[in-house]
Amino acid sequence: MATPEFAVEVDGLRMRYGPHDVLRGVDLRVRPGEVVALLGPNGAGKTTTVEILEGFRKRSGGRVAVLGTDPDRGGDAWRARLGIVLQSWKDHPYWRVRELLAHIASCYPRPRPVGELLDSLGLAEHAGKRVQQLSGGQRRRVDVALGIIGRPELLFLDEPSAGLDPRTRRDFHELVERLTGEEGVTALLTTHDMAEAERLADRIAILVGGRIAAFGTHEELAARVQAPAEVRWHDGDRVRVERTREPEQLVWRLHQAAGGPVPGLAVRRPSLEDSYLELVRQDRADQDEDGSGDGVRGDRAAEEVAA
Ligand SMILES: Nc1ncnc2c1ncn2[C@@H]1O[C@H](COP(=O)(O)OP(=O)(O)OP(=O)(O)O)[C@@H](O)[C@H]1O
Repeated sequence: MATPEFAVEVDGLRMRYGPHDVLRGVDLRVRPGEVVALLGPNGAGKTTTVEILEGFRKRSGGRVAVLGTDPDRGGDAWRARLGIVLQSWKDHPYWRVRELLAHIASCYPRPRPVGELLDSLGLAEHAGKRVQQLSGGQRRRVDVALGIIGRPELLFLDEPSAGLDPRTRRDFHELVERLTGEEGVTALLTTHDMAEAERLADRIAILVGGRIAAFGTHEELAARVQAPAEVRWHDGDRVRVERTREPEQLVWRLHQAAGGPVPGLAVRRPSLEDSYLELVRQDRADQDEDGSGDGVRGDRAAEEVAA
């Protein structure tokens, strides 16, 4: 079987719940080995999109191929190539962790060894506990273990680190980096955590108004919205702050005026959060201009930021 050019290929995806249009023509392409973060406000349709890609939800329209297969027609062999970390694992509360992992492992042709998984996710000391006895963060690690146990080629992570403490979150990020870096796993993650998206994702897609409003690297998104940088310096006893789209020019002028090093100089480039908030704001402004106020965004096409 030929390897498809894209691990995920979505064209004009539409989803309607009753009278409510949630997805209005989503276009998205994820290359093999790439990590893409899908960001968007609450209710934007991120989980809906991911569930359609996983084959759990039937779409209203559009074309979708995941590992070269339409999820509506994906069989067991196709499903075994996917890893899914859902928002929360609520099944099997009475199972003990090791038994649950061993049971799920038996469903896959080439599972990871359970002991190795328990160790790498810091679950070894909890292996004999029932799932219902675990804390929220420990249960989240079980969710992750279940998602990667079958050595997936493509991993879906829906708000993977929600509820994890900082240490566990860092361990989890390192695990995802190992999977995607060393094992070449492709990943699509939804998150509200900008630092997580910035750290893990090669490219970031912003879903708003039922479409992908922007898709690119963090730097490309920043360039697209032209969010200003913040320059701070000390002027005698005072701290001066200026926001500018041309920080190099300002710094050059400050150096010339000071005739040497500028005391307390700091330049803060726009963060992913700045870019994200600006893109969401622009989209809302477009909607207001359309006068629709219901998320319809005229005929502006989803736009991929040029590299
Ligand atoms: N089964 C359903 N029936 C009707 N409406 C639904 C259903 N599932 C989701 N929706 C609606 O579709 C919209 C998108 O929901 P979805 O959960 O996909 O958003 P999300 O971007 O994942 O949100 P969040 O960031 O809050 O998790 C919401 O308005 C939600 O109420």
